[in-house]
Amino acid sequence: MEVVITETAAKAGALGADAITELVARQPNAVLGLATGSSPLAVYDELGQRVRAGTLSLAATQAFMLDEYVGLPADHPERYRNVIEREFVGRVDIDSARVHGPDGRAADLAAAAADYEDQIAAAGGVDLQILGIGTDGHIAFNEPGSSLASRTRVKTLTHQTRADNARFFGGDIEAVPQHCLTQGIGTIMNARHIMLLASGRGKAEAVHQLVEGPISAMWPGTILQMHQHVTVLIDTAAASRLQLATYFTETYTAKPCWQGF
Ligand SMILES: N[C@@H]1[C@@H](O)[C@H](O)[C@@H](COP(=O)(O)O)O[C@@H]1O
Repeated sequence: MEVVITETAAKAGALGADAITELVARQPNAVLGLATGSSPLAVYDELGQRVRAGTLSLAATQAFMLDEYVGLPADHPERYRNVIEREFVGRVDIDSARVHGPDGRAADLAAAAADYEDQIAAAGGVDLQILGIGTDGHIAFNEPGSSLASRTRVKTLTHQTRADNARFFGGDIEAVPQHCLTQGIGTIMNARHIMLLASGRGKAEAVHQLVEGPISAMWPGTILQMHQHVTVLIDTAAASRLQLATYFTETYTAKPCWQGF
């Protein structure tokens, strides 16, 4: 696990965009994994700037979303499909049809989950997965207690996650759906490179557990310690509880330029 501590979330976002730019340069048809939430926005913003400047094209890539609320109307602005259309598709040059997500409006959610696993496998798997982390350590919508080997399925959101996400629903926790379809932890672990972003003091405990805690379903993100290629991009506030912060900074400062992402 490589941990990079930056002064600002914007700087972390630029590094995230560098990793994607580097990947797409050697593999224009790369498969990207997209997260929602505020953490990846700096990456999407930076990617948009590069596409507009003509230094990057994502037109040949495909993308798979991590998760989706169950039951939101098709045109609801907080439906993750619509969030990704707005925050990612709307900023870069990828065709909407090349972006896939789990169908949270399907009549048969279990079948939709299995179908989504098949779609990811048929695309050859995810090359680079962008991830955020919840304050309770969830990744995608895999809440504490999730099987560390899980695949895409229906989950029930915790009160904490619904309270955290209420800010996107006019502050009304009751407006936040109780259920979601989410890639499982096993699904996420199949991605070849995982890049997790977090910022702010509110994420400091989750980041501490993620990087330094024991692997446990109580902090689902901790399973990433078992992945061979993880990059954690965090600002100083999110890094404030890391015992190894100084070491991570020294390591990054001394990183050989040939090492890449
Ligand atoms: N399902 C998403 C997660 O994928 C995201 O990582 C988390 C943190 O969001 P934020 O980045 O806004 O803090 O929120 C949601 O619950």
